[in-house]
Amino acid sequence: MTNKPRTRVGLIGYGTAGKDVVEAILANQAGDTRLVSVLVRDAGKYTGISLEGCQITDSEEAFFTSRPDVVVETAGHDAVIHYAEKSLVNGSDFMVVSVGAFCDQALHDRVLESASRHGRRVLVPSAAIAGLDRIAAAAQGPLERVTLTTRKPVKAWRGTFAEEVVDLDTVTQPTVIFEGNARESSRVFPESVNVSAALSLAGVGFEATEVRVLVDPTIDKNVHEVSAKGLFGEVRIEVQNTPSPNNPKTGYIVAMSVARALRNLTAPLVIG
Ligand SMILES: NC(=O)C1=CN([C@@H]2O[C@H](COP(=O)(O)OP(=O)(O)OC[C@H]3O[C@@H](n4cnc5c(N)ncnc54)[C@H](O)[C@@H]3O)[C@@H](O)[C@H]2O)C=CC1
Ligand SMILES: O=C([O-])CC(=O)C(=O)O
Repeated sequence: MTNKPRTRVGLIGYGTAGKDVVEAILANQAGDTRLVSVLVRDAGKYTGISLEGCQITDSEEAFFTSRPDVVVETAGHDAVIHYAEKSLVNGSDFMVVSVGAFCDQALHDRVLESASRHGRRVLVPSAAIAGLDRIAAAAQGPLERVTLTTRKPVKAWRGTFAEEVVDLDTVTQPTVIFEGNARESSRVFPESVNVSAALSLAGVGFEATEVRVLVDPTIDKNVHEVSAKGLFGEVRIEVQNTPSPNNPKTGYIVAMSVARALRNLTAPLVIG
């Protein structure tokens, strides 16, 4: 043990992934971190909950006054739009899962400029996808092609753009609901295809990353297939994420990945 103070974590969004991140931090599974503040929309809903001295607040001012070293976002694209720059200006790193928000190039540029100016960092955990380390390393050289195919069961698509394309009550076959680039997939599916944005940032960017999205009534996992080809060789990765019972769009692995990324901030050994 060192005498270094624990890394102070502020969390935005106490939903499916957020609650699991809190649990991991409180169970000491996220390295040498201390949860100092959780920003929610309506703190009145959480009056009975005690998080070991950490405040649950709906006041932006109270949240930033808690001086987090790192702000973790598990809330959605709007929260990235509202809080990414504020976090960086306030002296925090910004760990983002709703990374699809960066399909807005102006936002992306402003946030990264802000990070540079304030000597902070934007951190993108792998979350629901895998192989970002490999794609990012491969992008050091020429990359010919990066593709993503995302399939999820019917229940993961309720309340999304998919409902405009396919009848979710009657679909029986795997059905393509989107084909295009990652800029568009991130915009069209803000709550369900953030992985395409993470892949873009690691590899060939939002325009060149090719994306297919399917409603697949034959599966019970959220499946992401990545393939890339370039000077480095080729890689093909398939992940099958167990959907969270609270939000079938989101896999358990998302919070696990955030916890690991937090642990990496203070660990003597960093893998990947
Ligand atoms: N990068 C990736 O691989 C993945 C990214 N995601 C992203 O993570 C987000 C969160 O996922 P879940 O936890 O499953 O969603 P969820 O809907 O279960 O939880 C989101 C929570 O954030 C809260 N929230 C929304 N805006 C807020 C704000 N401005 N301030 C404070 N709280 C706010 C909501 O009230 C809700 O409690 C998704 O919307 C998606 O954008 C999800 C899965 C994978
Ligand atoms: O959890 C997943 O499988 C992926 C997801 O929702 C996203 O990329 O936004």
